[in-house]
Amino acid sequence: MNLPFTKGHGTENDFVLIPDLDGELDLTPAQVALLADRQAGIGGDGVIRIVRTARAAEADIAALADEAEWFMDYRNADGSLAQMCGNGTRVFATWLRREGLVGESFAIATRAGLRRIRFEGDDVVTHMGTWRFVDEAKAQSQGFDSLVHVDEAEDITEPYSALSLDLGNPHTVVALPENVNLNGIRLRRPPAVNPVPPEGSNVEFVRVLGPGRISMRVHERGVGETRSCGTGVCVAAIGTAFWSGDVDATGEMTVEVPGGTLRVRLLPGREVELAGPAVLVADGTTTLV
Ligand SMILES: N[C@@H](CCC[C@H](N)C(=O)O)C(=O)O
Repeated sequence: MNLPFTKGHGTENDFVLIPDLDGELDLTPAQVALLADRQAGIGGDGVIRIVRTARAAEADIAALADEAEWFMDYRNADGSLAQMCGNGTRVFATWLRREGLVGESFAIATRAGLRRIRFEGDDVVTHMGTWRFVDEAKAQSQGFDSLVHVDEAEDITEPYSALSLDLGNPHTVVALPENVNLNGIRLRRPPAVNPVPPEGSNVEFVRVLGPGRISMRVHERGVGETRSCGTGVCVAAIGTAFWSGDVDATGEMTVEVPGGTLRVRLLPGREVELAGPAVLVADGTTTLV
């Protein structure tokens, strides 16, 4: 079967977009993994099926059709489902705009619920929803709630203290100790998180560069190390604000990732916005086996 696709990225977090506007495809995990395979397929950190919300197979998603015409059906490169993808929302929105299917501001449906998107100059801005601590009491009393062990960290054998945050999908944020070089951490294997998150976790490693500026590397659930993660940069900014003593801080933080720079706006009520670029790289046709 011939399958049209578009390849795109947001700060080099790259995706294979599959337009399936009327929801006729039922992609298996193996088909997704092959599309995302960088040697045998097109290659990407994830696969995004673009579907009319009303045609989504899941009843809870289809129920959002009155508020959002389009559903971002996001899959990780290993074929697993994920609730949300921040960088993916910008690439998804950019494809919809190119095709004349949306205006300058609209909502989309995701497995984490509705997300509002708007175009602002060269950037796409996504309202990423409301974040929460996985264990608010422990976070507030200890500052941390888990430990992360990286298999091959330079000079470091001790696990790092970390904080579990939920932004629709699960994250574990590590504030790197001063003596650890962010670029020295090797993330070829998934970091071990303790206690083990029931649905797995994306793991972010954060270094403060100065007021309002941090850098981050990430190991994504279902993928491996990626060059950016939109939900990840948001929780990195939230964790940084929390550790600096102001859990309900508002304002903008710039986050540098290997694939570029993103801006996170911390809003009242534990809401957060993400602003950054999105690029559509190529269109083509592949074969679905
Ligand atoms: N790259 C994404 C996150 C994609 C999903 C993640 N791997 C998960 O399993 O939760 C982003 O930009 O947020």
